Amino acid sequence: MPSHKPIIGLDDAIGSRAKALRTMQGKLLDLFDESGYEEVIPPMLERPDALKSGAGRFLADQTVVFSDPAGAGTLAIRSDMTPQIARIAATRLQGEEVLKLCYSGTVMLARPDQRGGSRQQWQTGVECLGVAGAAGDIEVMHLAARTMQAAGFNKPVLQVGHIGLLKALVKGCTAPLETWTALLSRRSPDDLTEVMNGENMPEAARQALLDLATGNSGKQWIENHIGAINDDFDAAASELLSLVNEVGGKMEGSVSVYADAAIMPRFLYHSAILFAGFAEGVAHAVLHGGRYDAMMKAHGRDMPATGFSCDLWALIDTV
Ligand SMILES: N[C@@H](Cc1c[nH]c[nH+]1)C(=O)O
Repeated sequence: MPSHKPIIGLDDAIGSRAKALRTMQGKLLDLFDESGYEEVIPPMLERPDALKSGAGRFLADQTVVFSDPAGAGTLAIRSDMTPQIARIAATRLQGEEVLKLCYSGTVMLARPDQRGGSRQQWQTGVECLGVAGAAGDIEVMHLAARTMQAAGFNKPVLQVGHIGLLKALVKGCTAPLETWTALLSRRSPDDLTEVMNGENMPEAARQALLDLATGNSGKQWIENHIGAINDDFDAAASELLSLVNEVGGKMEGSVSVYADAAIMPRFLYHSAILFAGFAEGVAHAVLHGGRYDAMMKAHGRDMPATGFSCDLWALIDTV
């Protein structure tokens, strides 16, 4: 008798659940299509380098790799589709200056995520490449807001951060960036203090990191810290505040936009603004996005790039 024991973190979708996913997928793909985003369907498998390029260790830790029986060497099951879009933009679509692409497919995580313990996501999102300056960020954030509305969330909120703030606060520290993002994502001041005790860092930066871990890090907080940390902090803070001002002023419907220095990336390829979408009655972020020009550069095509993704399974479970 073969073992029919389920694999932890993986599940079948049957009947109404499968239907709910397809309905949600149709709504979002229609919205992306109307907004001028063309669908791409990349394969489930990639060379590990294509997923790791410019993406930091965290993505590598989340990626299942195996040896290909057909002789193609080591292959990876994708854990995120954004690096696949980066690869496509840098290789197959090199001739096009502006690329507006969307996707919807299964990704596999090596470890269950904290939210529902699932190792499978139906990642759906958009990537806007080649639109310079704040315009690309603004377009993508508008589409993120409309996505939350189309999905049926009540009182959607976009919280916008900037990875440059954290990089400025831990400048000169020995612990790698992923240690700090993990500590801050867990909002754990005690663990953070322990790591900070091993670092020689200015008192203002130490206190600021504790504020981030306790969630006291909105617009007022950012404004109060300009001039108190270093020039890198000030540059990221002013980019963030002016972007939020611009997006917030134009946001349609009932979507609110706030600056929050504590918004952390899921993966480590973002190089400027970051955002997360929240909604009434949902404890976790329902979408993640940000700007990743540096990852494009690592893929060999230096161009501006911003996008966001969400997990359709999480959307249908929470909406
Ligand atoms: N793929 C990222 C979000 C993103 C898309 N584009 C840029 N960032 C994530 O799932 O966290």
